[in-house]
Formats: sequence, C-alpha cells, structure tokens
Amino acid sequence: MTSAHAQPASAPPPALELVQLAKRFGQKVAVDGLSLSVPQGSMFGLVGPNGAGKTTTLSMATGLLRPDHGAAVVLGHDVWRDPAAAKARMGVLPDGVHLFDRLTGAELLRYNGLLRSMPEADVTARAADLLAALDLAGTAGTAVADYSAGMRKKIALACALIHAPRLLILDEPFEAVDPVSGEAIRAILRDFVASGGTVVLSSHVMELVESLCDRVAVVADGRLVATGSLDEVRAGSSLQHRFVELVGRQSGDAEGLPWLRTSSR
Ligand SMILES: Nc1ncnc2c1ncn2[C@@H]1O[C@H](COP(=O)(O)OP(=O)(O)OP(=O)(O)O)[C@@H](O)[C@H]1O
Repeated sequence: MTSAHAQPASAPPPALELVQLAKRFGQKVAVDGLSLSVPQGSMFGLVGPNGAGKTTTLSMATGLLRPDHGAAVVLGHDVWRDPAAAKARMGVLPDGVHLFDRLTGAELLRYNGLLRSMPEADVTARAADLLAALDLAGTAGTAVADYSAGMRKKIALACALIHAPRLLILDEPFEAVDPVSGEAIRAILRDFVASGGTVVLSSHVMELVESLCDRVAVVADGRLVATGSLDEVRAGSSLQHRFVELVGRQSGDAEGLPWLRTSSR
C-alpha cells in the first residue's frame, strides 16, 4: 500500500514523514500535532529537553505506539496501515529496549536475523561482522542479562542493523556507550548514510549531533520548534547555544540551592 502522503512520482519519497502526529497520556499532551520530513540520505538529529516528546514521537514513527492522530510514513509506506512494508525497511533501536536477555548476544542477533526471514548463511556472516565491528565478539557467548548497559545498547543496535534496512531510527544510540565503541558506531552510521541509507537519531549531546548530523529538528512540549539543515537551525551559533535559546530555558538556577554550598555549613 502506498501512502496518500507520498511525493509526486518523480521525487523520491522522504525516508520518514510524520504528519500531524499527536499523543496524549491522560491529561498530558506528549506530542501535539508534530509534522516532520526526513529526506533520504540524511543523518537527522532529533533533540529536545527532557520530556519534550522525542521517545513518544519515535515510538509512534516506528509502530511501537499507536498515535491518537496523524500518520507516520516510511519510504512511502504508512506505518500503521501497511506495517509489514514499513517495518521491513527500517531498523529500530527503541528507548529502554527490552531484550530477550536469557539468550547470548550471538543467539539474540541470530534470532533477529531469522525473524527477518534472512537466509541462514547471511545471518551467520552478518552477525560475525556486527559482533566484531561493535567489539562484542569476545562476549558473543555471554547471556545478554549479564551485559553492561553499553553492551546491551550495542547488541540492540546490531539487531537493528542485521537486515540492512534503508532507514535507521535510533533513540539515544550513544547513551552508555564507551568512546571507542562510540567512534565505531559513528563510522558505521556515516558509511550507512554515504551508501544512501537514512538515520534518524535522538540525543542530548549537542556536540555529537553537531559533528554527525546534517539535518536537525528541535522539539519542546511535544511541538516542533525548529527544523532544517544543521546550519539553518544553529543560525551562526553553536547548536548548544541555539538549543537553549529555542527551548527558552537557561542553565539551572544554582543560586536556588544555598543549602548545597559547603561554605554555608
Ligand atoms: N507511558 C506514559 N504514560 C504517561 N506519560 C507518559 C508516558 N510516556 C511518556 N509520558 C509523558 O510524555 C511526555 C513526553 O515523554 P517522552 O518520553 O516522549 O519525552 P523525551 O523527549 O523522550 O524525554 P527524555 O529526553 O527525558 O527521554 C513526558 O511528560 C512524559 O512524562
């Protein structure tokens, strides 16, 4: 099924298009009519303060959470009306991912590959490549339950990559990951984009987004406050500075914690 939101036949469809997405939890409006278009071949950073609605947005974009309103379209396929086609084209690293952690890292990867109907030989070869690239080869036989937070993040990322999707949607992919592995992940993502893939990632680390992403969206209170190329959004400033300007919050009020000053004891 092709989405009604698809572009004219001549233009390639966006890798991801969000159309007026909305989600409410009780009285709390988590996402408030958010629309976004991510062109194919971009490295797209989604940033926003805590509670801005990033995870809720990405969960709706990936078919993990049903929107109250609006649509998410992956490469021309509506995520909610044609989930099989949309999900075949994306790899997802969700927030706080629950893994089948009684499996070893190697078993979990293999399970994900077979679930994607990949030929056995491809699963074996790609699993070995991914374990080596993410420095998990030495612990491939360890139960995922015994992995550290960073190792869990890396094996979950490997699971998102094994079927060679065209779109990667990654919620905080660098969180808890050591600098060497972080560099390996950056290299994998850059190579993926250079070969025509698209990455959408969320992060709180502005320097990382600035060094990696070519397009950015800033969300606050469930709404889009800025989007465009990195240069358009940072408007001659650093992304960190622009972010603080856009979301309207200054750094914490240290003056408000007099009891924390050792000199006041
Ligand atoms: N399952 C839920 N039930 C109730 N409220 C929720 C639920 N999930 C999210 N929220 C609320 O929706 C808002 C957006 O949350 P969300 O997790 O999407 O933000 P975020 O931008 O990813 O935040 P962070 O950067 O802290 O991870 C928050 O106010 C949060 O408390």
